[in-house]
Amino acid sequence: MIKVKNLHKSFSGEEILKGIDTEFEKGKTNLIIGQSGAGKTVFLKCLLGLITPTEGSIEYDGKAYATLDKEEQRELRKNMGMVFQGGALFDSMTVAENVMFPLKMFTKQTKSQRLDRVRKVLDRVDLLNVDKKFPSEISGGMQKRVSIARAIVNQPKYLFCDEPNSGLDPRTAILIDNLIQEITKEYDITTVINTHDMNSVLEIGENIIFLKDGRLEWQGNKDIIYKTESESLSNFVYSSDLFKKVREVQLKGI
Ligand SMILES: Nc1ncnc2c1ncn2[C@@H]1O[C@H](COP(=O)(O)OP(=O)(O)OP(=O)(O)O)[C@@H](O)[C@H]1O
Repeated sequence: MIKVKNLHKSFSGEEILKGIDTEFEKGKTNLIIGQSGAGKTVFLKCLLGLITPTEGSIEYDGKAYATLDKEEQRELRKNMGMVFQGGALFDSMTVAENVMFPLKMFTKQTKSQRLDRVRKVLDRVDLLNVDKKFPSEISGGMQKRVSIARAIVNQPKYLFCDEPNSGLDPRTAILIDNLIQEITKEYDITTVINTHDMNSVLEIGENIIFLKDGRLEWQGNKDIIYKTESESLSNFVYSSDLFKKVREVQLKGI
């Protein structure tokens, strides 16, 4: 569980995050949505400890980041997995070497222990057969699965994903969303996903927070997002044709 209390962030006097209070539960896929420039990436970076908030606190299972010493912060980072927008795989490393990277960085495991763990996670994302290939030799969807395998190889408590299905066709995007949700449940991870994708909202939006101009404008889930009374959220959501169609069907009671 991650608790965010009164989070503010300013850059050169300009306030980007303006007092966010929210909670992200364990075992749930938590989505951050909002228009371009709303502050989603800045928020995600605060959650990752990459940006220091100007005010407020972030607690990870009861421990506020700002109260941790360097060693404890390092320990917390070990418990964070990250799926980057473009995948951010190392081109010169094979799939298996990419996935092994965090184990080399953060653990003292022997080579055979590392190989064993890498095989387990590659098997989990159904990629054992491409372990010796390089990223350029596999599809975009497979690259995303490698990125997910790398993010979970160290058994993190927290998983952060920045636009995990950008650049993928809709069907592959849904497979990636479902994979992230399954892994979140299987390993009881607190997962936070930054997304623009309305398909993702419908598919895995168990907890959704909508940011507007650095403020939390609305919080809910995929089942109640249609009924929002927030005009900005309606405008955001119903700019998607998919949502318009789903609402029509709902209104007709089909
Ligand atoms: N390091 C920084 N220094 C100064 N301003 C920044 C910095 N990082 C972000 N900003 C500003 O914060 C605002 C919010 O940016 P952010 O990247 O969080 O938006 P976003 O909601 O993720 O948008 P998008 O969906 O387009 O990625 C923008 O106006 C951006 O210019």
